[in-house]
Amino acid sequence: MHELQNLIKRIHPADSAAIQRATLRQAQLTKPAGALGDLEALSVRLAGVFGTEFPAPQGGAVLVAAGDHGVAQEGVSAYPPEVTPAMVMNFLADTPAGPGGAAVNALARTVGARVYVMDAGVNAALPDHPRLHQCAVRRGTRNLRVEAAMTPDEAQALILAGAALARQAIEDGADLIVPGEMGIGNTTPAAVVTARLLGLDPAEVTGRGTGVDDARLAHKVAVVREALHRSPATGPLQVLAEFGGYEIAAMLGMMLETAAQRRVIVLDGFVEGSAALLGVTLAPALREFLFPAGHCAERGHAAQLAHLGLKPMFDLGLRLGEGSGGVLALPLLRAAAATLREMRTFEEAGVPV
Ligand SMILES: O=C(O)c1ccc[n+]([C@@H]2O[C@H](COP(=O)([O-])O)[C@@H](O)[C@H]2O)c1
Ligand SMILES: Cc1cc2nc[nH]c2cc1C
Repeated sequence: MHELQNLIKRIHPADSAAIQRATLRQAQLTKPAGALGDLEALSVRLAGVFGTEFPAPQGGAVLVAAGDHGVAQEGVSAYPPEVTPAMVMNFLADTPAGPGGAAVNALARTVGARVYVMDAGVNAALPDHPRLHQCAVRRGTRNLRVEAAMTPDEAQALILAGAALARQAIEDGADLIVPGEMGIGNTTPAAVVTARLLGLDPAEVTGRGTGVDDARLAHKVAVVREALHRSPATGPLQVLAEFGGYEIAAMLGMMLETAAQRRVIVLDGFVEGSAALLGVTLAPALREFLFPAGHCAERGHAAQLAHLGLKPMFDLGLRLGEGSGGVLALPLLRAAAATLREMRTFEEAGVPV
């Protein structure tokens, strides 16, 4: 617990003086006031993260944690759990285009982002692979409908594993970190965590995930409701252990370490959002390091962002996970930062106002 408490203690608010200077600078740049829309507020938030009104984010990295879920046996997904380990091998496969044949690999190649892959606890033992980070402590969580998904020790081990992977990505040169995930059934734990932390009814935060039909959706809502009735847990670490998943714990650790190192957390979809809610409950200042990528089609995502008070950058109807939406946001973040760094002020350019 000591290591985790120390990690949380390293998270401090963004640099308010840099935010102030960036706000002033944005107002002096050669454009009609407000004409860069949301890029302006994004650039100012980036200034706060990096502590300078000339933020220069360089490397993007997507850290995909994969885990399986005991609750999948309740029939809450449109796909079988065997997909999870198979997709991990897909993230690692050699293809003519380069490493990885999944959506996140293809998208990451287009923006020059490196993909890191973690086995956070999938159902099958995976072969050693130079690009696979083997961090599993158990092959899949327990069924959260009837018992705690994880022990507190397991949850903590995965949080610290996620933090270690973020540390490695940052050491490798990344300052825009995209936590991502893969795990058949994981929109169920994400819904339970979100319902408990936001005090919302299961029906408000439970969506179709991989695409369940109406009957399965009604059953999924009932499973979420049963889990919430089973345990009164409200503290973030208890909520994580009772209702979460190994990849959610790992993403929480990635977020804590990234915020502690004052880098950007690019927030992808609903499952990532559940980790972010745990993160801001543990360390409220983490919010200032969160940059939601796209509006996600999964029900409950909007409630997460409303609670965080953050606006996503685009709406492409994505509902994939893997950190795929987060990867697409990287060029927008770099563009926002470039306005502060590279645009001239009215005075510098001699443009009369
Ligand atoms: O994060 C999201 O917004 C998201 C929304 C829908 C589906 N997913 C992905 O789909 C899987 C979970 O869906 P399900 O139906 O199995 O709970 C898991 O592998 C996630 O990466 C992810
Ligand atoms: C094929 C497949 C790929 C995924 N990537 C993230 N979640 C997924 C779910 C499925 C079913």
